[in-house]
Amino acid sequence: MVGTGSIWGFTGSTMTSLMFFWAIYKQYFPYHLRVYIEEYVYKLMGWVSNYVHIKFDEYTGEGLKRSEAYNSIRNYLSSKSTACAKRLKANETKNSKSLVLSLDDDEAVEDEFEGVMVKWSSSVSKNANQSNTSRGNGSDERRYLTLSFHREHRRMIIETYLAHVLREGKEIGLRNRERKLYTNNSSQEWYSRRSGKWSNVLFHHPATFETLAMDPVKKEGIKKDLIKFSKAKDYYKKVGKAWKRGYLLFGPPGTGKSTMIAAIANFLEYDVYDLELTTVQNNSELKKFLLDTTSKSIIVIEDIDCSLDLTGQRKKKNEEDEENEDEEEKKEAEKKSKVEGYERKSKVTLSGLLNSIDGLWSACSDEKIIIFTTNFVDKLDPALIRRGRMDKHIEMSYCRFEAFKVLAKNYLEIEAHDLYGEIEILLEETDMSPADVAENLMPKSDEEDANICLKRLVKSLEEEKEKARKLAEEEKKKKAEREARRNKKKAEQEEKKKKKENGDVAGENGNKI
Ligand SMILES: Nc1ncnc2c1ncn2[C@@H]1O[C@H](COP(=O)(O)OP(=O)(O)OP(=O)(O)O)[C@@H](O)[C@H]1O
Ligand SMILES: [Mg+2]
Repeated sequence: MVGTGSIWGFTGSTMTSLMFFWAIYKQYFPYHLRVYIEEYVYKLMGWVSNYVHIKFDEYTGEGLKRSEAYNSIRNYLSSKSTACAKRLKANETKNSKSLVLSLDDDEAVEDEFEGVMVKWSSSVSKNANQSNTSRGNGSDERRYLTLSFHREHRRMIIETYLAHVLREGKEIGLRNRERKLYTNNSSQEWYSRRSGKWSNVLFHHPATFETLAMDPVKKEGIKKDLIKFSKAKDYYKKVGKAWKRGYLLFGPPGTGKSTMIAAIANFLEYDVYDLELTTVQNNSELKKFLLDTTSKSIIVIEDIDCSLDLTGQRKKKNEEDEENEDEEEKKEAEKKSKVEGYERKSKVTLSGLLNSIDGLWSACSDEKIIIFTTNFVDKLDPALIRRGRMDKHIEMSYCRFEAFKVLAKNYLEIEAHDLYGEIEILLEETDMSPADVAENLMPKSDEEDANICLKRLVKSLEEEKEKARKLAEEEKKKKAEREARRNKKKAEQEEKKKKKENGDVAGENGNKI
């Protein structure tokens, strides 16, 4: 391969001479004259040179809007500049997690793509007409990046390399950004232009898959699914599907559904849009909200069963459960009246929600995960949770031993203890949420060590077990009572029926006589 320094046709001594002449030229030629000279030299070089140059300005149009292409290229060159360039500039970019290092003015860096060498150089020029370019910060400087390459590679560079640079640069920018947690504003707020559709804060939730307590096999499965999804852009395109995936998280309170969402966001480095459905007025407003979300994001609708009346059809009644169901129906009615309270404001319907999730427009922006959470999966309409809409159903369950080990490691930094055997058995026999287990494991003072916390957990589990036993006994008793009442009622009804039949027969006989 040709040496990188030599391909531009400069030797060290030529460079030194050039720099000398450049300094003299700058000192003795007035600025307006230099502008003309440089213009003509530039044209002349274009005629004789074998190299093609493409210029990317920092600001586009009237010089007011920062060029996205410039930003992407700067991101792309950042790692190469850090490794090779002698003079770098640290840029504090808005919404960026860290400083972005880029080429300083009048610095250059080389890049290789498919065996072809190209050169990127960063330049700054003062503008003759200041009023045209002043960007409100009093600066009359124009920065630009120039890509230079041999003309024989023109086609490949323009068609392939540039697309590669812009794509990679955008990716780096997204990875480097500060992630946000968005929440939807009420329509009064955004119609009156007091705010946008979404308000945001920086997303700094510490949950990760490592700290999430659940069955390790299940956890691995979810991680693999997420990785596969995030890398499947071309696959989704090939099969003609919008690049999005739906997750349904269900399970009792405190089993880690919200924590799992945070862990997914941190794992994939996505933003989170927490959509409060009850404040969305109608279906078209819902679409507007969803259209205003960016790619690489998770749209979350928590407690979907409580947000709106999206419950499915009730199952056929089973006679045995009749009385149970009466109570259940009362609860249901209570819940419904609450929901209807919201519904007076919100007219979002099930079909509106379904259209929003997978209607035509849902393909408008890429790489999105939609997550619903619920405590009562059976109560959701099957249409809402069918595969294709909610592709993966994840049950978050009560804490078992594997999950406990993760919590013990997180909270007490231990991996084994004499009480583990006892705890394992108790956890199999008792339904305790990871939130409750975690609360027991958390030291409440400096004096509390792992031993004390584990003993507290054992005690708490034993109490829970006892409570559950008593509850089961009461349930059994109540069931027996119900059964007896039902049998009595049945017997009475049969007695009545018999009496009626007998009465009818006696009546008929009397009539005959
Ligand atoms: N699986 C888990 N792994 C680690 N921590 C957990 C887990 N489940 C619960 N926790 C702890 O309990 C707290 C409550 O959990 P979380 O809010 O995720 O529960 P949830 O399932 O969303 O409950 P709800 O149904 O009431 O919304 C969390 O802050 C976390 O500290
Ligand atoms: Mg929750």
